[in-house]
Amino acid sequence: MENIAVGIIGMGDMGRIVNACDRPDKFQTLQKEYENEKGINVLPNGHLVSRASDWIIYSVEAELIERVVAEYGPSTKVGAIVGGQTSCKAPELAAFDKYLPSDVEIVSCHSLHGPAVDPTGQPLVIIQHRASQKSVDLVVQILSCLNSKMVFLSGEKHDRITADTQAVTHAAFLSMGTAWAANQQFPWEINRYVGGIENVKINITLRIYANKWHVYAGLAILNPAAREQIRQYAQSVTELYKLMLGGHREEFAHRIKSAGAAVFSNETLNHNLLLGDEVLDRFSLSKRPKERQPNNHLSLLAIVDCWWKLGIVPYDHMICSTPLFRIWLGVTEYLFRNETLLEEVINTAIEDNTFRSDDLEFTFAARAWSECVSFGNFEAYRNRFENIQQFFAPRFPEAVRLGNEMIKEIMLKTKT
Ligand SMILES: NC(=O)C1=CN([C@@H]2O[C@H](COP(=O)(O)OP(=O)(O)OC[C@H]3O[C@@H](n4cnc5c(N)ncnc54)[C@H](OP(=O)(O)O)[C@@H]3O)[C@@H](O)[C@H]2O)C=CC1
Ligand SMILES: O=C(O)C(=O)Cc1ccc(O)cc1
Repeated sequence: MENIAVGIIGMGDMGRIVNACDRPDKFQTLQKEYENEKGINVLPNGHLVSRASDWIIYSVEAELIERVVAEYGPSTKVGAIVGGQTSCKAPELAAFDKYLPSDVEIVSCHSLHGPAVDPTGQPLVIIQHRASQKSVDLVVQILSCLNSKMVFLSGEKHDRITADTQAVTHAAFLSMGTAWAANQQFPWEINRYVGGIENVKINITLRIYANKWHVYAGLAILNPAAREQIRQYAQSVTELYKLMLGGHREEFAHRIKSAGAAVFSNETLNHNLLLGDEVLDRFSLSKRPKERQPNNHLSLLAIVDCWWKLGIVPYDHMICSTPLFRIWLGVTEYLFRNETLLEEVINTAIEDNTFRSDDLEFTFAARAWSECVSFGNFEAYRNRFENIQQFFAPRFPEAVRLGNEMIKEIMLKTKT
């Protein structure tokens, strides 16, 4: 173990340890930045990292993985182990298979949280793709310093689960942000967005838009299973919105309750994941008095409808869940397990016009994100994302601080 050198290609938010490089043009700046950091050896490029390291992790944009592995892969030290940190494994593993010499082993990984989250106890997926058990054990030993919960999966299983947990969750929050921006609203300045569940919507939406567009684009566009989930989410939103507009109370209530019964069956309910308004009221960007106004929570109803239509049991994915997914599931469960609240939501959906124009924009947005992902269009994704990012940017520092606090608190509350 003492003589093992770890290499990182891509010194972004997720990858800053040991022998490391970023793009060649950033070498001098990074070298200066790390000159006093013991144990971090900044090298000019990935060839030099590859030939000097025993385990090399590619931590670059998912969209670039094939190009970067094609360039540096052939320089990998004989007998080394290679892995990646990209969020979708199919393209990463295909690039490794294609470009790495046959004497190199492949053990990949994926930390299921962002760079600002404490890795302790968070899932960390380990993928034994082309490797001996001895090599897997070595990677496990190296990564054990993160104190994460290791989960051993195939690349395929990993992609299937993360489509359900990550991609569709992001689609919902991206759509909320798009709708608010389209209506030129900062939701925390509006009375109808007051209350704990609304705080979750606002804080997580801003947290996502404060991040880099390529993280979300990559994991949605490159994962074929994600496309289907996001398409169903957009369809569920559209169909529920039409039922609301038409005032079809019985059909609407029946559909919501059938979806709820399928997703929140009895076996799933004997655990402690409840996240209600009481827990979340404290995390508000708003200075307004806390007088909750009934919302129809179309975004939450649609996710349960989507899970139901696709036969997804979200609890089956907890082993591979991100903090955002657990929070999303937590508030959804809170709504569906509270009969009074669910009745209020159904009444509001049919009778109350207050949210109609927000919901119209939300429906357009869900469909537009779905199309953008289906077309596999990274540039369109980037433009959409960055436009909305600009709209919310002035509030990012405060929102990210509050979001971090909220996530920390919720992680404590939902520890199993
Ligand atoms: N951020 C997150 O929450 C998480 C991200 N991930 C995944 O981890 C990977 C890294 O993400 P993250 O660190 O956030 O992204 P960043 O954009 O912060 O980091 C990626 C870095 O790789 C650099 N890079 C690009 N091409 C090369 C190259 N040829 N040689 C060396 N370096 C290169 C990029 O430079 P440049 O900017 O100039 O292109 C950038 O600095 C992504 O695939 C992401 O999907 C996984 C879990 C969580
Ligand atoms: O928790 C989330 O869904 C995030 O947004 C952070 C994130 C982004 C990409 C990953 O591959 C893993 C975690």
